Amino acid sequence: MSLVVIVGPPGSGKTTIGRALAESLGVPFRDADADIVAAAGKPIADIFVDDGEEHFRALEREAVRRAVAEHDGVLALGGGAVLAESTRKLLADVTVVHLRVDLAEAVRRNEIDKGRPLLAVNPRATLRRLMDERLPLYREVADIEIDTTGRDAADLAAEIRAKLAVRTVVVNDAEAPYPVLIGHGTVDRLPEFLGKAARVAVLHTASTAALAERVGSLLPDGVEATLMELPDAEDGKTVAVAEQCWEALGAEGFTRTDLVVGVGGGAVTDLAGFVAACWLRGVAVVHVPTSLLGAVDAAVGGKTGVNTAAGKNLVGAFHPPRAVLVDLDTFATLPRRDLAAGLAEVVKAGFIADPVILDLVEADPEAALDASGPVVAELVERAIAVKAEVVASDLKEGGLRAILNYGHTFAHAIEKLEHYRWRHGDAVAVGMVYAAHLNAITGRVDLVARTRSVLESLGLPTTYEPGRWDDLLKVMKIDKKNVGATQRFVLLDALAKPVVADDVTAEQQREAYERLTA
Ligand SMILES: NC(=O)c1ccc[n+]([C@@H]2O[C@H](COP(=O)([O-])OP(=O)(O)OC[C@H]3O[C@@H](n4cnc5c(N)ncnc54)[C@H](O)[C@@H]3O)[C@@H](O)[C@H]2O)c1
Ligand SMILES: O=C(O)C(=O)C[C@@H](O)[C@H](O)[C@H](O)COP(=O)(O)O
Repeated sequence: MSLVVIVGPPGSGKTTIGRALAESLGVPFRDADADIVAAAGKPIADIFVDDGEEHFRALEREAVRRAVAEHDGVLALGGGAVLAESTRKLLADVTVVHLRVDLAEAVRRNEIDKGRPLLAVNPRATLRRLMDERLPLYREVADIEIDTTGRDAADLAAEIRAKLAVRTVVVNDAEAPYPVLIGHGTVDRLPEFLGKAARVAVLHTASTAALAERVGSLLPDGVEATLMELPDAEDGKTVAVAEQCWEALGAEGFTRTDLVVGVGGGAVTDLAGFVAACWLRGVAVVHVPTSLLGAVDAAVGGKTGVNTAAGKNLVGAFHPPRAVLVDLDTFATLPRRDLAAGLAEVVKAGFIADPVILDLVEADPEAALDASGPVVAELVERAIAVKAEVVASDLKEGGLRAILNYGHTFAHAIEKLEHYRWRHGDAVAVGMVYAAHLNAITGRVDLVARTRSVLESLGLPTTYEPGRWDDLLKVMKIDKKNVGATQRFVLLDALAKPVVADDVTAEQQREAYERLTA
C-alpha cells in the first residue's frame, strides 16, 4: 500500500470516511490535524486564538510534510492545508481523494462538530466562501473526486477503494488499446465497460459463483445478466463447453453489441474469450480474473482457446478483451497451492524480463504467498507490465511474443500427459527448470540453481517422472512455436535476455530431461 491523502472542505467527512477507507484497506489511518494538536499540546481553536492563523498554517505545512514523508496508509488533511503551494507540490506525487459535499450538508455537519475556529461566526456564509475559494485547489491536487452528500462512510469507502486502482496498465494493442485495472474492488468498475450491451453473459465456475452474482447485480436497469456456470478448471476448457455457451447465447438472442464477462481463473477467461471470439465472429469480452495466474497472464493479451485431444490450447483465437478488472480482493479465497501456481508465471516474467520480480520473491517468499499483502500487489503489477508491453507489440506471436512461452514447451507436454490434472503453473515451474537446463547445456547461461531455489521456496515442483521422455518428445513436436519439422525453444542468453532457439539438438533435449529427473 502506498499513501492515499484525503482532502476536502470542513464537513466533507475526511476523518470519518478516511478511517472507514483505512479499515477497509487494512492500512493505518493518520490525521494531520491530530498531529498538529499533539505537537502544539493544545486544540486547534486555541492555536488560532493564542498564536493566530499564520502560525497554525506554518505548523500545518510542517505536519503535512512530515506525514507525507512517513505515513503508509490513509492520511486526512485539514480543509485549508491545500492553501500552501508547497503542500500542493508535495501532493503531486501521491494519490489524492477529494471529498465534496453540498453546502447545506456541510453546514449541518459543522453544527454538530463545533471545534472549527474559522466557522465560529456566520458558518453558512463562511463555509460557502471557503468552499468556493478552495475548490480549484482541491481539484488541482485530486486524482479522484467523490460527492459525499447523503451517503454513509462505509459505502463511500467501498467506492473510493474501487477507484483506487493500484495502477492502470494500458495494453496498447494496435487495434483497440484496453485498460487493465489493478486494485481493490475494481470489479465494481464493470459498468464503465458495458458499451451498448443490453445483455451480459457472465461465465464462471462454482468457485466464483458469488462474484458472478455480484457482477450481475452491478448492471444498471435495462441490462440483463445471464449467469453460466462452467465445469471447473481444465474440464471447462473444451469445445463441448464452448458449444453449450453458444447455444445459451443463441437462446438469449445475444447480439453483436452484447458483452461476455469471464469471472474466474485462467481456464474461465480462456474459455470466455474463445466463446466471445467466435460468437457472431466476435463480441466484446471483459475479464475479471480471480486467480493470480489469470490476473498476471491468462486474462491479459488476447489469447483465448480450448484444449482438444491433439493438445493444450491448440484451438483458439486472438481476441483481446475490452478491459481486464484485476480485483486483488478476489485472491483472498484462492487456495495457497493455486496462488503458488500463479507465482510460477510471475517468476517466468522475472526470468524473461524483470529480474526485480525474482529479487522480491527471493527476499521474502512468504510475503509473495500472502494474497492480501503489498508484495503480491507489486508482483501482479510488474508481471502485467511485462506481459502488456510484449503483447502490445506482437499480438499474434509473429516474433517477440514467443518469449512469454518460456518453460511452456515442456509444461504443455506434461499437462497433456497428465490429462490436464496438473495445475498449469506447476507444469510451468517444471518447464522452466527444463528450460534452465537447456540454457546451460547449450552454453548460454546457467540459472538452474536459481530457478530451482526460487520455485522451491514457493512450494512449486521442480522435477518430473523419469522414463517418460519418448511420450514428452512426441507432444513437444506439435508445439505451436515449431516451424515445420523444426522445434523452437524459448531460452535465455542471460537473465532477462530471451531468445527463440531453433538449433537445440535431440541429444541436448534428452540430456536436459535426464538432468531434470536425476
Ligand atoms: N490466455 C493466456 O494467455 C494464458 C496464459 C496463462 C495461462 N493460461 C491458461 O490458464 C489456465 C490456468 O489458469 P489458472 O491457474 O487460473 O487455473 P484455473 O482457472 O483452473 O483455476 C485454478 C483453480 O482455482 C479456482 N479458483 C479460481 N479463482 C478462485 C478464487 N478466487 N477463489 C477460490 N478458487 C478459485 C478454480 O476454480 C480452479 O479450481 C490454463 O488453462 C492455462 O493454459 C492462458
Ligand atoms: O500469452 C502468451 O503468449 C503466452 O505464451 C503466455 C503463457 O504463459 C500461457 O500459458 C499461454 O496460454 C500459452 O499460450 P500457447 O500459445 O502456448 O498455448
